Amino acid sequence: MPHLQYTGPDGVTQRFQLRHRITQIGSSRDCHLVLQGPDIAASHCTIEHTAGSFKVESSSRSTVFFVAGKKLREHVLRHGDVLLLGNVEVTFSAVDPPASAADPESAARLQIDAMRNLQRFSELLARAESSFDGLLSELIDQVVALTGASKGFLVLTEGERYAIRVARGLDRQPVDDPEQLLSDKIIREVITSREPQIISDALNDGRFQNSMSVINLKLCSVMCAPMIVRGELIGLIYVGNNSVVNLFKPSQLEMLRVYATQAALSIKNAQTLGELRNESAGLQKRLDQVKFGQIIGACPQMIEVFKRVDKVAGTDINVLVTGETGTGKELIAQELHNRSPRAKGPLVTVNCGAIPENLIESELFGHIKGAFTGAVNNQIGKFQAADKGTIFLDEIGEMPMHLQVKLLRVLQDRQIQRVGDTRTQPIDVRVVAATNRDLAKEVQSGRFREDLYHRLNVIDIHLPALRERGNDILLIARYFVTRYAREYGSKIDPKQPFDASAERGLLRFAWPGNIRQLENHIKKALVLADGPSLTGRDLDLEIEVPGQATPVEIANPEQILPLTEARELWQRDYINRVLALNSGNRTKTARDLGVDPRTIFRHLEKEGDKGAPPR
Ligand SMILES: Nc1ncnc2c1ncn2[C@@H]1O[C@H](COP(=O)(O)OP(=O)(O)OP(=O)(O)O)[C@@H](O)[C@H]1O
Repeated sequence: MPHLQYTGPDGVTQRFQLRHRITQIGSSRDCHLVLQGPDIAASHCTIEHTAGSFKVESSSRSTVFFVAGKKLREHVLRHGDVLLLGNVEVTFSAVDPPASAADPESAARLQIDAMRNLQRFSELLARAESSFDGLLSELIDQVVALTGASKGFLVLTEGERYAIRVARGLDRQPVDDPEQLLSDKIIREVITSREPQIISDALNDGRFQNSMSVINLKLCSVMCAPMIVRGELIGLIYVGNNSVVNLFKPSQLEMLRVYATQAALSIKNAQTLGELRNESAGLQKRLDQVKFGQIIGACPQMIEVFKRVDKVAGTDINVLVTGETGTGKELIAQELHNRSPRAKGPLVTVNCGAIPENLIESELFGHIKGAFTGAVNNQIGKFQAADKGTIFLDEIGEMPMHLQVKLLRVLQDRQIQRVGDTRTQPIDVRVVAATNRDLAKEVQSGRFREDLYHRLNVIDIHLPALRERGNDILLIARYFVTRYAREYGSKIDPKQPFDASAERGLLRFAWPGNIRQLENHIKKALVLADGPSLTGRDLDLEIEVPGQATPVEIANPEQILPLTEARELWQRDYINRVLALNSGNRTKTARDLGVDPRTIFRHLEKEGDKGAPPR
């Protein structure tokens, strides 16, 4: 163990082992090493042990020490350095004199020191501030110090090849030209046999005496132990001495083996961590490549959509975004806004289908106090709130006829008139509208004004249904797993989030609720699944052909439910099936079922909460 040696006032030589992370030296009884002398301050200096080095530092400006005649306040100790503190000479030694195996007392001391050193190494390992290379250097320094070797090496292997990661000398410093100091023959022997080796007198050992590396290096004693973790050889620790034969003993080889195991575990953990980091950086990079803002997509249709968004984003042209429910129309509106010169202005969303008909006008254009019962204050509308920005009119197909006229006027004149007001006010907004209806058909059937349709539909961006996006389904599903796994405390392996049944289900399911529905399935599965990968069952995708069985049958054909519950289940299923037949079009579904569109909204909201699939 590294220690200080000095002569006490009684003339007896003393050894003080540097066991602490910080050793305090001075004349005070509170110091770890108490030295007496006229010029020694109560707290004179400290020696700090960090991975790979011992640094001595004055405790205050007025206390100094000398090394090789130089007055110093701080200094990194090397083996053999003599510190002059006051008039006391203290010699730093990185190593103990080699223990004699014949001497049971020194052999026992060696074991105890080895254990202490390993404990110190584990403490260093646990401290996050130590660099990994510093830790490995510390480990080799300890091995060198404990064995009496003159050099120590940590070598990492990869199949037949190997590379020196750490090479240290007795003075706890890196050695120059380490490749010239190792015997290739001995290393190969350990790689092949995977057994630790002691070579007591290499030049006279029949196995190695003809090896050029052994001859050139004039090797005497060498000891080498493989680093094996979970059956895999990842490297070896090699120590050598060129001047003493028969230096290493079996007890030291045993100790080297323990160090090699410890080093192997630390390196493997660090490698695994590094790999995980690289992997998640790789995944992130791959994800970034298929991401357009917040939108994941790599299929040809989506690439076309992204190109189109890029082309029109910089203009003030009105855009109509079409596509089934949950296909990402709102995300497209966000991208159009974020990529436009209006990005610093507001993006205001209005869901025309969710506002009661009698309130839509005031919601859009505002009202003045007293305009109608309940109008107790002047109120600006969404158009004014979106001034200098973008207004996103979602579900534009739900806009009542009489308001379509007003909206057309606003788009033409760029002026709004609040409800109850006689004056108009200018507004500067870009309009993006969206619908999951076929507006051209609505025009034909007289439910949507043709002039407004043309005004809104200067550029059309159509989003394909999820089932038409091929492998994008898996990409988006993986993205949701990464996005929600941590939030939901899920243990799903992000490298392999789905098993084969899940992938099959994801690709075959019709997804009438598109990406929103997929998102809900993933969230639910993350909460309920036990992992490590999500299965088709976890995702509720075992029924591959939607609409073939009722939920009552699916749950359990023999199960008898209370009538209200069975009716509710059947109704839910039926609405979902009609929605699927209508490609998610809520208004058409409401019409077909003879209910108010808001009933369908409420139904879909409930489905979203449950994360259950509309089948
Ligand atoms: N390509 C995509 N990548 C990642 N997430 C997406 C993608 N498309 C949609 N989403 C997510 O799916 C959900 C539904 O998207 P969005 O609200 O934009 O759809 P929508 O077409 O506007 O729906 P609706 O017609 O019901 O208003 C949102 O949570 C959105 O973030």
